[in-house]
Amino acid sequence: MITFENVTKRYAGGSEPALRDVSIDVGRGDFAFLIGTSGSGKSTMLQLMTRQITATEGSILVAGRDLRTLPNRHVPALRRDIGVVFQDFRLLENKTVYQNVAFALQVLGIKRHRIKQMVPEILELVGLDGLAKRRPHELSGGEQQRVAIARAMVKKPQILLADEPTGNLDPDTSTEIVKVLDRINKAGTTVVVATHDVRIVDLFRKRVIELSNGELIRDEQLGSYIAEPAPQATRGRTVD
Ligand SMILES: Nc1ncnc2c1ncn2[C@@H]1O[C@H](COP(=O)(O)OP(=O)(O)OP(=O)(O)O)[C@@H](O)[C@H]1O
Repeated sequence: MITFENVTKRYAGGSEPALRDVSIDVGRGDFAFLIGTSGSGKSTMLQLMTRQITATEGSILVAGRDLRTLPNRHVPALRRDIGVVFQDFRLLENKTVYQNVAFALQVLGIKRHRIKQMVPEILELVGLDGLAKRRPHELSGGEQQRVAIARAMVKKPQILLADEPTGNLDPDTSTEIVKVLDRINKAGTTVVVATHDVRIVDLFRKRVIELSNGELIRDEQLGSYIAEPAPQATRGRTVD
């Protein structure tokens, strides 16, 4: 679903590349945590996936499209296949929960009667039924993040990208939000979560893709935040 082949990204004016020769393959239905210290290249990877920026070298395939050759006029269709969630929720403050989610469908040109069917379904999926008439300032942080997830998912994208989705939330609320992402993943959506949150990575034990200074240093199934040391050869013992 998402393939990077020997991808290098150099920003104009940057002396070192933000990403260096990175190759990964995230399959349909995968759930991956993308980790690494600040500045290691996580946001750069997410922005490459949505074609907000382009690679300097290497190839990127997302949902069957080669982003190197994708014409600009096809970028909106690519982005319809990708939902994105951020740390700071980015909700429309003067709109209700319902309107925030409905707006994402209006801009896609979906008819009002379809929107009326789709919005309650998605609000139920993320556990927000009953709060449709509230505005963002009348919600907790966790509820606001659920609205952001609903807005990202209402167009039924194949991929959901989350950039530090629990960064503003307390531990219990963070767990609840990752449970929502996990549920969405189990229903078939490919999920990539860039995070510094050690606790959720260790709690959910998913695939861990780790960057350091723009280089891929680990890609491990059922990983923890800190790489476990490789088993050591037992010294001083002979094998019969
Ligand atoms: N628009 C830009 N122009 C120049 N350099 C940039 C730009 N965006 C990011 N960088 C640099 O690229 C490197 C990777 O940054 P990136 O934002 O991808 O890291 P990150 O892992 O997401 O960090 P954080 O966890 O702090 O969000 C950093 O050295 C950063 O300074």
